[in-house]
Amino acid sequence: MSLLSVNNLSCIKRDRILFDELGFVLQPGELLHVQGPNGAGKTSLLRLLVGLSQPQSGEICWQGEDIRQIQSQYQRQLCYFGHKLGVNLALSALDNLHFWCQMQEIKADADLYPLLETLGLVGLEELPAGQLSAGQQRRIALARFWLKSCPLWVLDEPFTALDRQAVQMLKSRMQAHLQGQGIIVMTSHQSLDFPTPVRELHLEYRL
Ligand SMILES: Nc1ncnc2c1ncn2[C@@H]1O[C@H](COP(=O)(O)OP(=O)(O)OP(=O)(O)O)[C@@H](O)[C@H]1O
Repeated sequence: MSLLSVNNLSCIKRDRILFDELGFVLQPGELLHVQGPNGAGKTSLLRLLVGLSQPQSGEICWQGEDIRQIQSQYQRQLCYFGHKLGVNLALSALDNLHFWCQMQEIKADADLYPLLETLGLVGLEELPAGQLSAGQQRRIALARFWLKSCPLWVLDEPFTALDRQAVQMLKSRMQAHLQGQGIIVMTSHQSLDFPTPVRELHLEYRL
């Protein structure tokens, strides 16, 4: 059985049909790269996939079950990185990670410093996130892909504002996830040079 299947999905925003009759199936170990021009509906699709909004028609199924029927169970299976980072700018990196783990009911390691080191945030961990750079704030949000063990990763433009080293670090992490039979749905305006095959979904800008 496929892990994630999308059937006959349609999305309308302000009377404009972004897409309709959209369908695809993802198996363990697959990466789907959603592409298209600005405004085509990529973010809208990702938000549907993680249950943050509802389609006009169609269904999204996880292991054969409609995600609307298994909401909390489904949320435990996925990790989402969207345009809104979900980082509290008044809190430090460390407090943000602890708070996020609590919210997700994840038992974080008492010592988060190895992760902070991986993310290049050592020395900055006590500063309010609002005093960090855009790329550093995004690194805090990306920590969730090290903290939460779950099969489905959904990432919206994850490489934006990251330096080359951070892009490489994230790509390695994603590659390991795929090798571990995880699945990834992501948008990126850049081409992805992954060693494993990447599936592509092109959304057109429809008038
Ligand atoms: N909450 C909303 N209310 C009304 N219209 C919206 C809303 N969210 C998105 N839209 C519209 O839906 C269209 C698709 O937006 P979306 O963010 O999905 O595009 P995108 O393909 O991700 O674009 P980009 O490459 O710029 O990130 C846009 O025209 C946008 O104006």
